[in-house]
Amino acid sequence: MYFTSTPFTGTVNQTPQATDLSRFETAAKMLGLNEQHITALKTPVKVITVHFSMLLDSGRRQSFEGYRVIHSSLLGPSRGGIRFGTSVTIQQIKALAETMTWKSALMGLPFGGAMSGIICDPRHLSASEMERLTSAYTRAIQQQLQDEQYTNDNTPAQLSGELEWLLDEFSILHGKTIHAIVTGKKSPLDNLGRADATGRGVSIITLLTLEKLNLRPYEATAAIQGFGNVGLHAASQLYDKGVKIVAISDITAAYFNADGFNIPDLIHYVQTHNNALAGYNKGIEILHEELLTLPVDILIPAAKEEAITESNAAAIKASIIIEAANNPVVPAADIALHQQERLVVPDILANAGGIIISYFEWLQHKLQETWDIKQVNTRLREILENCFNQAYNTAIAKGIHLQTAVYYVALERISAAQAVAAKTTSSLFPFN
Ligand SMILES: NC(=O)c1ccc[n+]([C@@H]2O[C@H](COP(=O)([O-])OP(=O)(O)OC[C@H]3O[C@@H](n4cnc5c(N)ncnc54)[C@H](O)[C@@H]3O)[C@@H](O)[C@H]2O)c1
Repeated sequence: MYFTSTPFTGTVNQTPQATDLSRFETAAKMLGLNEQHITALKTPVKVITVHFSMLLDSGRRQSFEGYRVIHSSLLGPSRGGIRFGTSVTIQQIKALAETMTWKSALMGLPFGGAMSGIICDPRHLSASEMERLTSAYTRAIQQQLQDEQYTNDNTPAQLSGELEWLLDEFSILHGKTIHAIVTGKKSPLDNLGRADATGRGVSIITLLTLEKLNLRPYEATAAIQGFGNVGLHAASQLYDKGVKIVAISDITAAYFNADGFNIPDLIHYVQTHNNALAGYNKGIEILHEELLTLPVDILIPAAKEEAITESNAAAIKASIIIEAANNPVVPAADIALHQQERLVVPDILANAGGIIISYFEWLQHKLQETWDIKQVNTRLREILENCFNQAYNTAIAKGIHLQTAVYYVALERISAAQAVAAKTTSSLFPFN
């Protein structure tokens, strides 16, 4: 319906890393990049593993393992957040670092991609233990931090202090405060617009998609999986524009209301009920899986990776799927979705609002300027609209899916930067 089909040439594999690489490889091959070049683009420039210890509140010393993966610095200083968790793996951090590279390149930001991870269980660490953990991690990798920037993307909201601790430790080690090393700080002035940025971006991209398909917001219905930071703000923005949100879920429950939910009322409910939807009585309770297959115009998976797989893709009826979460549609689902002419708007486009705001924070420090919220949101919209149009027009012009087109646009930027770099350091880029 929207784009002609392109043969899928990537490797089908359901790890987050492969999710990006398979679509990436399709675009890279279209751009005529050879295997050697593709391998070089996939390979992180630096992978740091550190082992360090810190004192627990109990007085016992515990050892931890942490990572910093710098995937690319071609477009500028590498940047990316810190993931804390028991399930953190080096493969996952490499995949996230790489996603940051393509996301920044797609958005035209002067940054490369990076990501950190620390294997720990944040639910069982006190605030002061988290502080000591972050400081110990920072000391362990400080030699490699010089040219890098951290953001809080992908960091759970309750841990938002860890970037201040990282900044403190980094500043102590270097004898001066270096604000621009960290974005996503807690201060509202530093961080203006960050709280709802990703959800706002999802809403902007959704409305642009509706416009392309000649659907008016007040004629459209939506189902949203996930009512956390991204889902809640996306729901709120779309509701304000007239989109009828007929289904919503979180980990505790899923609800349907054919007349559309009153989103401010729903937000008030979760805010007064332990941030949980369970028990909301202005809708019919449905199964979680049912939400994904409702006959709506827009489906917004905003909860977790791999929500849409080979097993449920054929049952999806929404004509537009907005990837608000990271990797919610696995590559194995692509064929079924494309056969049914579903338009999938990829994550690196749909959920980039947060990194754009982090870039604004970095830029304001560099320029010594202070923007108000109106300027922040206007510039956010401009960047997203520009990127959306570029990716959409590329998809039309090349006859490819939007999921491939975003990598095509990102790779064109990376290749242009490589060509410039190659002029001065030709021996480093022996690909052509
Ligand atoms: N927050 C950001 O700025 C940002 C930026 C880019 C990408 N993302 C990605 O977006 C996704 C959501 O992020 P968030 O910040 O909103 O997280 P969050 O923890 O604030 O919210 C997650 C929501 O999903 C719900 N959920 C979890 N599992 C579910 C399930 N099986 N079924 C239904 N609901 C479920 C939770 O109850 C919660 O409402 C994640 O994949 C995250 O990596 C977030």
